[in-house]
Amino acid sequence: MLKKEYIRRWFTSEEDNILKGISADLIKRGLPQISVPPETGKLLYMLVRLSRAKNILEIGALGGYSTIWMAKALPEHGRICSLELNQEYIDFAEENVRRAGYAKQVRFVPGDAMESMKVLEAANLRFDFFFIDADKPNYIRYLEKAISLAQPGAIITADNLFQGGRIFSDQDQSVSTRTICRFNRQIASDERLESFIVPVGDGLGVCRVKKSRHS
Ligand SMILES: C[S@@+](CC[C@H](N)C(=O)[O-])C[C@H]1O[C@@H](n2cnc3c(N)ncnc32)[C@H](O)[C@@H]1O
Repeated sequence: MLKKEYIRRWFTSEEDNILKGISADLIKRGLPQISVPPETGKLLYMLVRLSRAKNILEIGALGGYSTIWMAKALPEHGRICSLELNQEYIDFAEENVRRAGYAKQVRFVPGDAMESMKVLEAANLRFDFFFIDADKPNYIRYLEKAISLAQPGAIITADNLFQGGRIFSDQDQSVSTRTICRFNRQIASDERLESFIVPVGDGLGVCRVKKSRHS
């Protein structure tokens, strides 16, 4: 049995019928099948629980699959603000989040995520947990803005840091892969962060924003 199958068999039982149904519905609607896998969803759930996050900023919602995993781990007064470019995806994600019972806790913001993040910063809003999962060429810009929007000690996570294995070879010169290579070096060496890549799914980056230079 593969590692992935073993983990799914025993450790992702929180993936209920609503979550399971999202991938089938994405196919039916002809939408891309690029939600995180269940094991990454469960890891996000665990990180939200362990960090006791209450204010999550998600960048890239698609059908709300990762949104619902994180919402499951929030306390009742916790909130998720999810940024998504495509209104058709937002309509679908809102329907899923409502069916899952989290409509009061989740708000989807339409438009370009970078522009939305500038608006959130101008409004002086701060977050204690981030999930970056949108267009790869903008990952470094999203990271910088997330650090500006972070409460001290916040967690910043980011998906697809292995790029399907392409970061391990010098052959792939696409903008996405080159940006993710730079992103990975940045989180590894940035003095404002403590970071790790968890080899789950396509590689989930987990960073903690330090409270001061040393802690
Ligand atoms: C990988 S999918 C997100 C999957 C979702 N996090 C999940 O696991 O269920 C990436 C999403 O980012 C959105 N996106 C791409 N560029 C964006 C941008 N500039 N601003 C906001 N959203 C963007 C896409 O429309 C797409 O829905």
